[in-house]
Amino acid sequence: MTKGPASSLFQIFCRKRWVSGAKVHFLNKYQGPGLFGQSERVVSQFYSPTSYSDVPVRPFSTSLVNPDFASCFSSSSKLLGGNILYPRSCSSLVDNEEEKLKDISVADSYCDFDADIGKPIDLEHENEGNAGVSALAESGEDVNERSSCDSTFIELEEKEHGDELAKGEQYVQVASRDPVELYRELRSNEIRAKLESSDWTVIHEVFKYFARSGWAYTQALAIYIGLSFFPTAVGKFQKFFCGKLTSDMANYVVSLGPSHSAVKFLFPIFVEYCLEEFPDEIKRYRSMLETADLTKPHTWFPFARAMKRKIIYHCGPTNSGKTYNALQRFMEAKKGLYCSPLRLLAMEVFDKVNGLGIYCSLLTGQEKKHVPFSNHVACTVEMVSTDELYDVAVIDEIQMLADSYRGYAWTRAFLGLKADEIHLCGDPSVLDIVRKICRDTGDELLEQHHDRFKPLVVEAKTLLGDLRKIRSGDCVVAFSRREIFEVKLAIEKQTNHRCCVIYGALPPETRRQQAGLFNDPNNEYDVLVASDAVGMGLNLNIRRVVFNSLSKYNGDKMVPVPASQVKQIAGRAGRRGCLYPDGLTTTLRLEDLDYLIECLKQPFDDVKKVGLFPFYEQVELFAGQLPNMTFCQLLEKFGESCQLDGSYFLCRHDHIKKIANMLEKVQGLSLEDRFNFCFAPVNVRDPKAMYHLLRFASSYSLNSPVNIAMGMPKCSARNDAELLDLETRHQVVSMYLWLSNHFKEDQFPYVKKAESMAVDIADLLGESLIKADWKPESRRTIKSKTQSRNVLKLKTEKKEFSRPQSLIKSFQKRHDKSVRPEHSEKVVA
Ligand SMILES: Nc1ncnc2c1ncn2[C@@H]1O[C@H](COP(=O)(O)OP(=O)(O)OP(=O)(O)O)[C@@H](O)[C@H]1O
Repeated sequence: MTKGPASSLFQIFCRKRWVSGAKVHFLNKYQGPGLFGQSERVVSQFYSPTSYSDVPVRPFSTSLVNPDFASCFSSSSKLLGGNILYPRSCSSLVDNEEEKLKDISVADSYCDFDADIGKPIDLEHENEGNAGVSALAESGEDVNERSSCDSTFIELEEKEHGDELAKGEQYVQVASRDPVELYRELRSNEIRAKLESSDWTVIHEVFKYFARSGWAYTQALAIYIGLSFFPTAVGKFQKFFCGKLTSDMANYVVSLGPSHSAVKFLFPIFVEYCLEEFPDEIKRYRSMLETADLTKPHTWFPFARAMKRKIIYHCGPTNSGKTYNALQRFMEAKKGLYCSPLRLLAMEVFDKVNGLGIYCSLLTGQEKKHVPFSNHVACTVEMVSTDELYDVAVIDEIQMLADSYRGYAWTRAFLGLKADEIHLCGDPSVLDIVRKICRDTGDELLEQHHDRFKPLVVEAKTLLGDLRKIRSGDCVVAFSRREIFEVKLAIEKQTNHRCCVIYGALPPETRRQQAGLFNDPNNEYDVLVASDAVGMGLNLNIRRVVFNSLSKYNGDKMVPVPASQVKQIAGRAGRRGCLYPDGLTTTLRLEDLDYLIECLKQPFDDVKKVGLFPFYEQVELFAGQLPNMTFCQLLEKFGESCQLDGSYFLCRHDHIKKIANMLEKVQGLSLEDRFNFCFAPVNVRDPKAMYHLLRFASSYSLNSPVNIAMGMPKCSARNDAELLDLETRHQVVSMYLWLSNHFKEDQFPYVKKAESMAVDIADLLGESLIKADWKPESRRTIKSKTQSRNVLKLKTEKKEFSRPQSLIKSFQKRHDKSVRPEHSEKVVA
């Protein structure tokens, strides 16, 4: 047995005869959220030649008849002589821990009974609490007479009961028989047992229950019956079973009723049936699973495994000198690599290292700056080469291993880098998992723990909602673009400070320009208003981080900002060597203070899993198994089928699927082209940017040169709509540059033009931010405004748009109340 679920069961499959005779022991445990989604599957199984586990061990005792269910059979023809009646819904009668019913239904076509089998009774009607009555009515008895329940009737029932119990001893023997034998008996049975209509109904319900049994479909995976095929397989099995069944088997199944015990009884027979009936489906699913095997990712990099790498984990909070120390080793090395989470940070290191006289090239998705004679490279983590050999590599912000979208890039760099010495810089959240991975890879791990140079101090007084309390060197953090501009506007109106702005949608060049402006003490721009984008990368002269709020929109609703992010952002205050070495942090409003303190006190999360995503080659192999699927469907299927070890999760790829979906209509793209286009840096929520991506892909598919086909704005933005437009334009040229680096260069002949456009737009954005004094608007509002020619409609939309209360107004209100505590307490966090 080489692999988890697949290979061992394949062995079972290949040696079916022997295994069938000897019985199989399945012990599969599928763990994690979303059984068949992106979840990890831990599959353990072993082969036992003597028993099925999890499947009732023979001989059965009658106690295996679900005792909860037994009460429902008080009028069973088998036990008491009446018609069998049971409530339709049995889930509450079942051990829910083990038996998680999933909403899978057998294809109706397979549930139909032959006309002579008997009519299923109206179960809906049964559910109304008249089950007994309706069934009796069906059997032709006078309901009123029956319900009078006289003593003669009871005596008769008891007698029948006694007879039935004697017969029962016979049919319960079925439970102790070898399922293979039972299956053979079914196969060879020519005359199907004659059953009453109500018995057929029970059997029908048993199969319905089987088809919806989480336990059964999990177990079925062990014989490569996949989730999507499972209902069909059960349907066919039901048809086979009902067409061949012997009276003993029928009676036994009826006595069990729709219960977990019935499922466990039927399952081994189902296995035999599947192995014989669906060899092709099983083989196909097995191959598919094998190609979606993401277990043991460390074995994907044999060269790195052959090296004895030394891993140095620089572990500590922000501003503790982790990166500084790692970069010292990087610069000393003959050949070094620095992997950054952001283009911006790669640029900073590139500048810094070259400034110190060490030739260093720059490699990001958008730019390749080769410095002659350089042996050092600063790159973004996605651009890491696992082919090159290095003496020293640095992977910054290693806690991003656990990032739900981009974690796979850190995992790949960590596992695949061919470097003698690898420095990991990050907080302690991934220390344990790094230790575990190093045990798997056989690399030596050294831990260097760093402390903050100066403790971060929380100002307990807060700003009490008064932005006039903003001081030089403050960084106000807001979690939406709109909030950022509102705060900037409010500060500039209420005080003499001027604000720089940093947020994620700005190009790195503009962010650097804004950071430069803020860091320079010789100008009036002494306050920074920023989003969480400030948490990583830039060296800023921040005296105090002030949280404008501590909740943010997560795409669905407002949620508290995670503690790890609060720590990271607050930690930007007071960096060694900057104007303000003592870091302070506080909130705008008093009511947010407790949460801030709570976050700073919290220990770092202990990450249990790191991200993974398949390489193109793996997706290609997988696609070979499913030739008629669209790329988007392939990704979906891969997500469902892939197997992962307990230390890894499959990275979220909803954005990738969105692009894949959009590109579906573009003919002539190879699978590899589609895969690559899907990683293009585009905001999938920006329709303009998405439109340009579609256009680029369409031109590319026609083998014609891809045009930028986008004009340059003449001047800086005069309002928020124009600013948003500049942001989108920059995104489009940045995407063009990225594509030119990832596809055939000659199809992107306008790289130079795109580069100069990118620089110009970044400049215009910088200029625009300097003079920005307008109220921000959302993209949706702007879109609806530009699209609509109808003034009336515009007015209505304006009415519907409700802006959060203006900070200026709320300031005025608060100012009137003028509540001010006397002291300013400081709390050391
Ligand atoms: N030994 C040192 N000598 C001089 N300056 C140092 C030293 N160590 C760190 N610094 C400076 O302190 C600041 C913070 O260091 P560094 O960026 O390495 O911290 P970090 O722990 O990596 O923080 P973050 O995770 O926030 O990037 C930097 O400006 C760095 O240049």
